Amino acid sequence: MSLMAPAAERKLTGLVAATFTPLTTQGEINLKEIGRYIDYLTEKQGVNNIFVNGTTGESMSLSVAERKILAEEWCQKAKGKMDQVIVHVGCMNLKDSQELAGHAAQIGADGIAVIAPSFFKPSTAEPLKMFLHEVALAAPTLPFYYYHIPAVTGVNVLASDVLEGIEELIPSFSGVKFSGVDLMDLGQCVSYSQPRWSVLYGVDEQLLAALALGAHGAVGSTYNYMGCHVNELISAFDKGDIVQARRIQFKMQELLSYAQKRGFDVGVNKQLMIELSGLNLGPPRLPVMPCPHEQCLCIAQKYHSIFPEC
Ligand SMILES: CC(=O)N[C@H](C=O)[C@@H](O)[C@H](O)[C@H](O)CO
Ligand SMILES: CC(=O)C(=O)O
Repeated sequence: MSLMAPAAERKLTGLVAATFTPLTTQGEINLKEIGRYIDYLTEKQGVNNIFVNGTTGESMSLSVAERKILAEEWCQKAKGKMDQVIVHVGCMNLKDSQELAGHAAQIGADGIAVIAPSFFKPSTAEPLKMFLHEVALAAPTLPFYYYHIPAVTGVNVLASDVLEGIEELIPSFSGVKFSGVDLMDLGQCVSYSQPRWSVLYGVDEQLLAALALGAHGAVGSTYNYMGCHVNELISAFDKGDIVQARRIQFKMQELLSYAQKRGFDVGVNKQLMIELSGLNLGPPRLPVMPCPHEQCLCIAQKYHSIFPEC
């Protein structure tokens, strides 16, 4: 990584896996598994970027101290293996978010992302931008991504409203992780996007639609175990083979709709990853419940019936 240009000059593109947080069976963070996890992503899935301590990583259920230790381990173990490590530093309050942003800068993260606080919800773009700005000030040179996920935060502010004029407020602004289903808003983000920004799509089920609108990459939980197939979707799209791209997207949809009908949350998703990767990731943390083994086995079987080996 030392030979590479600084992250601020390297536009983030392609697939980014939103990592699960490895826990021990007792529910403590398990740093030992992080190195193997990174090797699995690069060697088995062809995924070379990670987004750590996000939704999939259950960051809101981790303490600030735990998030720091995890971020540091991810950055250290990713050195020379991953292209970029984006650390999600958003919290319900400004102080913790700033502390994590400053820490991410110290440990050599390639970028930070910040979700909208969602206990006291900003009701318009203005206070949300002010919050993001204050967090960015704690790590002013680190590429900064806004994390838009309205279905989870309940903050229903258009991402394109957040982006408007933000380059003046946050000079390190580098893009948006757009985990929403409003494709008009997504299109407006892409068309407003500055050349070095990345618009990264986060609803894996409909990535192809986002690529058609010009998304530069994707961040998602399913790229942990479907990365190799989704890389094929992206290269088919890039070659203009829309029929093949669609075929792969439909397979992803078949798997995810099967999973969603049986109840698909972070706990099930984590257990599915364990089943498919053989990694030791442990249980989720309360209030997320562990997934019953049989439930996950039938989703894993469905995966194998839909997708060939990578
Ligand atoms: C709510 C949530 O976790 N969204 C993830 C990213 O933002 C996605 O990667 C989903 O897990 C994925 O699209 C499956 O539904
Ligand atoms: C999926 C995603 O991007 C996250 O876990 O935050």
